[in-house]
Amino acid sequence: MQTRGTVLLEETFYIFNKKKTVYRVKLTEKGLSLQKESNGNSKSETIQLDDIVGCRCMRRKRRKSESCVCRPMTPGRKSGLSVVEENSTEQDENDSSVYLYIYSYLLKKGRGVKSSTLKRDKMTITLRFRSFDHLEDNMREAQRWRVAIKYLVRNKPVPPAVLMPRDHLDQDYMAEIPNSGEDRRLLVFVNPKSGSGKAKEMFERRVVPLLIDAELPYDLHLTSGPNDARRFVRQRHDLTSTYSDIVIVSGDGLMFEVINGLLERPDWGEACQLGLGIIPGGSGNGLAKSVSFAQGEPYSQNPVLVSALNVVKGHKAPMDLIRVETKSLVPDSPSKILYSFLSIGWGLISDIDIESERLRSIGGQRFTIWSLARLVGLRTYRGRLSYSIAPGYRSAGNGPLLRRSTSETEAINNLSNGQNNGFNGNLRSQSCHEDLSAPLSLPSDRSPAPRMRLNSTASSISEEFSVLEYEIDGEVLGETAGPENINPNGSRLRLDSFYSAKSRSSAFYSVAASSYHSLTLPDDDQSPDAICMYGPASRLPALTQPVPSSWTVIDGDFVMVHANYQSHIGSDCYIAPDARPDDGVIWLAVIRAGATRSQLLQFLLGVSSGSHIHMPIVQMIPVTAFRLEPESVKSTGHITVDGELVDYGPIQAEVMPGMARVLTR
Ligand SMILES: Nc1ncnc2c1ncn2[C@@H]1O[C@H](COP(=O)(O)OP(=O)(O)OP(=O)(O)O)[C@@H](O)[C@H]1O
Repeated sequence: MQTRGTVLLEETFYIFNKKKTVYRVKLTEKGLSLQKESNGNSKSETIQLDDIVGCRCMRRKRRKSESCVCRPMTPGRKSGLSVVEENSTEQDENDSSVYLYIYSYLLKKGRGVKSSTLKRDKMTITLRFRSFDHLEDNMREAQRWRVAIKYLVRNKPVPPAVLMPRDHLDQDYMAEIPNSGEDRRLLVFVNPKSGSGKAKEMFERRVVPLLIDAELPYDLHLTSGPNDARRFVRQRHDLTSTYSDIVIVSGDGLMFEVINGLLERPDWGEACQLGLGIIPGGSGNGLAKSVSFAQGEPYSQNPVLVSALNVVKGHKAPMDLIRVETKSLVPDSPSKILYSFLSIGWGLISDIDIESERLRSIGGQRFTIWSLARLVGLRTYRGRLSYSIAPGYRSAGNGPLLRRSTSETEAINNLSNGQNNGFNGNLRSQSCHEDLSAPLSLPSDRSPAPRMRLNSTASSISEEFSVLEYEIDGEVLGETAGPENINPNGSRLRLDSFYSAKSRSSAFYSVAASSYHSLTLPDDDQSPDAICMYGPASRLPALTQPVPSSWTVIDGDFVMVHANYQSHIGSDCYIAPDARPDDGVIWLAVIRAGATRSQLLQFLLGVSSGSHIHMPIVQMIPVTAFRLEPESVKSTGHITVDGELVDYGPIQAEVMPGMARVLTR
């Protein structure tokens, strides 16, 4: 059995013009260990498997006839290595080397004034296999590493045949290497109209190269209009057999469509096992931010890259869905069922969201302008809020201030760290020890600590590697192996090269078996009436029935009730700091009538940092189910589910813990 840290493959590499420097490269179940030994000094770093997205075997590209192979390097010229895929017709037949490109994204500190910020940077490690005279032998060695890395990256044990010592291999070795088991295929929805309308270009330029590095096949569907994606996932019969994951390149609105489309399938249970990936392309990107935030990933530095890495790494983490029942205030209207992953709003925030639509053309500033407008014309709404407090929380008597007992705290800790731990447990466990009857306090740094190891050593070594990148080119152009590299029997000693290439040198290749066009579906043969919402049975009484007697009921006037199950409802709207995607809790943010305009302005300003939860006017109530019953049918207010407008009327919701799967690192 392979234990963690066991060395699976090991090679020694040299840099041609640094004869006293030796690079020992080991592949272990932790990652790629790089050790540099020079003049008795040794320096090492490990590229974690978590940070590796894929690897490919490449050949040197044939040079154009006019280029002189002996030309000296121009000082300062960054002449990168030109490589092509192993089966390309453009490969240089005179070079029997095989280049193994290992693509990783390392967490690094920024430089200068940005030294306190973390970001992910691409690093390509290149191992050049050229010990043997014959291409086939070099290819075999490089493939052995490639296959082993691909198994490890997918968290699968490396088959023993791949690790057999070279001497024990026969000619059929290559045939014995099994496929690295790429069992994923993505269905990608791109909304060309979302956000600023650049989602398609963004996908092509910034996401496709990552899918190529990871050799992840995908089918792309450009949405043609509202409900196109919803219809697609509802109707496509082979959805679950064809695809492992669905990726949304848009805002939260398209994710809402896809989730509800999945729940409109008779095989909804299976469909909910598909991984859901989100790459922020819209104006509301609450889920993308929340997922990365829950893992401590540096989202703000590069939202698209961090989110695309979640898709590529493809860990399916449980995510709560909320079953929502709505009913119009029009007498005898039927109730509707829908599923929500982000929030339900009544009052201030929903009004700003919906009414500012008319200012969409001015971008994100529409929210600021409409916030001011809504404060000037402040509205309150009369109605009833009823809720069932989440296990581990209880009422402290007067009003909805809550305090946990020790045993309840333990129960919540178990929930956070035990069965429901798709996300990093360090994020919220501290909140379980808070006394909610006291003013809620934010820790000094609310951001969760990064789970990943910082590659501080890597930054210094990588500087050196990027220099070597150029020297290697000079070496290959002008030199053959020197006398010290020839065995007495005439064959070449192992003389492989090892360097780092920066992201700019990566080429754009297509992923085999991907399709890049809008997929077609037969015409919609279902009338709206025939569409049925499936999903788990509700545990709540019908909306027309009274709530259970154990629930807390508040009658009164409200500025807003906003129910949140993700930490963020927009990338800069940190509304529920204690929420995690899979904690089984709905956080009600409640503001009662009586709050002044100045307090509400403070609230709106504080939401971006999460400091609003300190304010006495704001109550944060953890529940598993709730019901809202607005009093007046003639209201000017709005009720939204995941930012989408729904009928103004009674609405109730209950959490379905871990019902969906969201893609994370
Ligand atoms: N091709 C299209 N043209 C117009 N609308 C579309 C198209 N494809 C999808 N939509 C609709 O656009 C809506 C908004 O998309 P989404 O929320 O993903 O992006 P957004 O820019 O963040 O929008 P919002 O500001 O509403 O959050 C979706 O609900 C979907 O129904």
